[in-house]
Amino acid sequence: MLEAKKLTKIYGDYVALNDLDLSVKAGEIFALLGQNGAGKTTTINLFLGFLKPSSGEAYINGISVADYPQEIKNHLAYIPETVLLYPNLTGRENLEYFSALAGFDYNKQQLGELLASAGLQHQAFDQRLAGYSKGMRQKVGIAIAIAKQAKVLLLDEPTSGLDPKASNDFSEIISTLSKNGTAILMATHDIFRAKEVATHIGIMKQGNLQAVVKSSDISANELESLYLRTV
Ligand SMILES: Nc1ncnc2c1ncn2[C@@H]1O[C@H](COP(=O)(O)OP(=O)(O)OP(=O)(O)O)[C@@H](O)[C@H]1O
Repeated sequence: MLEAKKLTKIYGDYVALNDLDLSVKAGEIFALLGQNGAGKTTTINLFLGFLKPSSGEAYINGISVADYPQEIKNHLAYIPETVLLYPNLTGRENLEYFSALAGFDYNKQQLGELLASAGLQHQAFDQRLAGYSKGMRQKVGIAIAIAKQAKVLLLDEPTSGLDPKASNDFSEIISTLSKNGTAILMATHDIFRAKEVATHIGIMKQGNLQAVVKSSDISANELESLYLRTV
């Protein structure tokens, strides 16, 4: 579970995130929408411990990120917009390496099963990452998250630059992870995907979480109007 209590980040006199209260429980997918500079990435970076809050607290599974920056890394997986992996290693080797860093020792067959569960096609498993598309790299990122058995998943712009099929694959995998009890927070500009995949949607403006809706309570058109009225 992810929780923010009055989480605030100020740069000089600029408030990038203002008093954020947010809770994402196991099995929920919370999508953060908002224009450029609204504070979405700041929120994610505060949960990751990449940034120190000016005030307030971020918690991962009840553990304070600021107090236990190393421990929380065992509980979460993070997939940035551009997944950073080793181009000279294969998909399977990258997964083996990053799983080992997290303390998991999988054999060749298990690594293949993890890659398959993330939706990567079999023929790519033993090809070098250098030849992968963005969507394929993202699937290795998702396989790493599954391999780490992370109960919290943070995603920044996960569908940007993906073709519609890759985006749809992404939605399906994320939904499965969520149904298996992962708490997921994603920053996105993709209103359509947010509506499709998220259980809850928050709209941010200038560092403030202005509106939160349950995805099941709103149509895609209503969400778009609410977004345009809010930002
Ligand atoms: N190191 C910094 N110093 C000063 N201001 C910063 C710094 N980092 C971020 N900001 C500002 O904080 C605000 C929030 O940025 P953030 O990256 O969280 O927005 P975002 O909603 O993720 O936007 P985008 O959709 O463009 O990714 C922006 O106005 C940004 O310029």
